[in-house]
Amino acid sequence: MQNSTQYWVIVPAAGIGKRMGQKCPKQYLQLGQYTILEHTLRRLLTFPYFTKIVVALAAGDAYAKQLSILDDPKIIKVVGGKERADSVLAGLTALKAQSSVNDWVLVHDVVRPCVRHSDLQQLISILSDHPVGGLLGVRVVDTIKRTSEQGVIEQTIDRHLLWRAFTPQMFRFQLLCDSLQQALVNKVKGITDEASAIEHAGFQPLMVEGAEDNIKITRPADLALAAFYLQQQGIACE
Ligand SMILES: Nc1ccn([C@@H]2O[C@H](COP(=O)(O)OP(=O)(O)OP(=O)(O)O)[C@@H](O)[C@H]2O)c(=O)n1
Ligand SMILES: C[C@](O)(CO)[C@H](O)COP(=O)(O)O
Repeated sequence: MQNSTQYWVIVPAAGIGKRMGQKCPKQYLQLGQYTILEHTLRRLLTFPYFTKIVVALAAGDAYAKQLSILDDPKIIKVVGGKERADSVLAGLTALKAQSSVNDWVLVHDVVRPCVRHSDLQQLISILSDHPVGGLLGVRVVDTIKRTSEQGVIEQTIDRHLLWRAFTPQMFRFQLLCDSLQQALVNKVKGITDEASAIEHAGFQPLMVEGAEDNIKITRPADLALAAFYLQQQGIACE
């Protein structure tokens, strides 16, 4: 790792968790002793290379103030936006004065509490000299079909070059700011992750193979799966 290059983290945590369908946003659901947000931040805070961790919270979030982890001196809280890209941009704006254009920014979903330090290390090592950046992902292992709207199979797609995109997604600071801003100004559809904005701006991020258990808690069934993976990693979740 180059001494002068800093590593910043942005944790978008301003989502409402519509697909989870619970009363509170899913990042505040409990998994054992901690909420999902706390599990994720504990992982990131104990990784030694990060200068600051920016957490983007929804405007008027009443749950956050009950969690003392958000008062950690390494954490900066900002107000997120309407879409994930707005929340990430709010995080980037908060870091602008302290960062350099070629610093690295790792964006990590608050609802991926099982991320391993070995994956963070791998991502950082593989991308260290890369001009653009990249992301963690896993290979698609199922047989993939494309159907019509009516469910009629039209094609079986060759899966050998297909991946599921995970986080962290790690990019050069200024490139990520410019790409996200460009995508928002141009009202580009389908910017569900940082890599899509970078790709849309004409750059080619690198896919870095990560662990399968770095799941995103999206739907109710994912809660039990995340608890299982955390237990497998030695974190009590009863
Ligand atoms: N305006 C938004 C929307 C999403 N996010 C964050 O981006 C990640 C995206 O994961 P996702 O599963 O899409 O979260 P939600 O948007 O909360 O879920 P849903 O789409 O089911 O409402 C989450 O960490 C979420 O909190 C955010 O910071 N700001
Ligand atoms: C970045 C991301 O986690 C990629 O898997 C993203 O949050 C995905 O959002 P989605 O709408 O649930 O695909």
